[in-house]
Amino acid sequence: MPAPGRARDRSEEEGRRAERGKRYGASLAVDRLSFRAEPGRVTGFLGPNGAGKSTTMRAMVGLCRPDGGRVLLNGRRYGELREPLRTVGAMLEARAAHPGRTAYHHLLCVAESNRLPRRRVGEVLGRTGLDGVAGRRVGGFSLGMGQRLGIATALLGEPEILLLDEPVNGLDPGGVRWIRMLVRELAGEGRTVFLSSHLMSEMARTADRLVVVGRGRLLADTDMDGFIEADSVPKVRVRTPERARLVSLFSGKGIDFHEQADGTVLVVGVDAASVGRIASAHGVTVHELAVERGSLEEAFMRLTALDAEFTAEFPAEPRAEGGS
Ligand SMILES: Nc1ncnc2c1ncn2[C@@H]1O[C@H](COP(=O)(O)OP(=O)(O)OP(=O)(O)O)[C@@H](O)[C@H]1O
Repeated sequence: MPAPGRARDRSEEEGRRAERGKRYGASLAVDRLSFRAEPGRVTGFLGPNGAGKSTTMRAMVGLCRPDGGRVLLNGRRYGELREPLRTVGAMLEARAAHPGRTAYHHLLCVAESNRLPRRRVGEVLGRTGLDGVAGRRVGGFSLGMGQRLGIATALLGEPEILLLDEPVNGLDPGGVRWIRMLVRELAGEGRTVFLSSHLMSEMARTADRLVVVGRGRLLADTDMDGFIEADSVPKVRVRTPERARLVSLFSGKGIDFHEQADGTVLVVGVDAASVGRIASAHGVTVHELAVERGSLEEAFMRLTALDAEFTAEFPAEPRAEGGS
């Protein structure tokens, strides 16, 4: 048996990591990541910048080769799929079409090179609202039209699995809403939808489940509500015509509260029943008592605070130049 030593420990550790991951030089972009996305569900893929989301999604469709581990799509590796577009449709880069081609010709080329029926071109143009611009060159498309075309391409083979990397990036509110509704519809048809986004409020409205990564590692694989509520501190908003009396009661009891600009009081760390009891026991009139739900953004920030690749810093104050 070889003698134990730090060098050996390190190489063993690296060997174990490479079992499931992707390394770029010295940095591990994906580190022993393991999860499953289910049919009929929208699974959101979250992580700070540089967490390894795009690398993971590229590995799913064979665009990058993991150093170890594998991705199975309906039980098969991407390379084993005879007609991959019929199993998985991906939009990993919105502008993947030749700018000189029309939307129609782009879709037709993809359909023909993948032995998909021509009729699918018309169908996906219709489903993504691109009928009216099918004859226009892709190079002149707006961001939103480009995203729609990316999704249309992903839908060509009527795949059971859809991978969308930042599909709402840069879209106007109408475009964001359209993607949300489409994605929900696709999951409703029984497809597996896996999508990444940095827009937390949108993700909260769209996804059923979440896979959260930080520095390439799995941080959470859970349902949306469980993720938001885990470790969240209860908050209750109170509206009262006797604010001064109520806050002095809270102060006396050591309860944390914040007086809000809209005249309400936000009580932190105490549930609504307790706040109601305190008010009623002292005869304080309450006009509104509302539980403030935690947000996905707060839960995400709590979980990933230490995992962000880049942390925002204030720029240094410019120093006054002294004359000599
Ligand atoms: N082709 C590459 N060559 C070298 N390093 C890379 C390459 N692609 C990604 N990386 C590095 O791998 C890590 C993960 O990058 P990746 O793009 O997968 O993250 P991400 O979660 O998609 O980030 P973002 O939210 O900013 O898009 C980063 O540190 C990145 O710099």
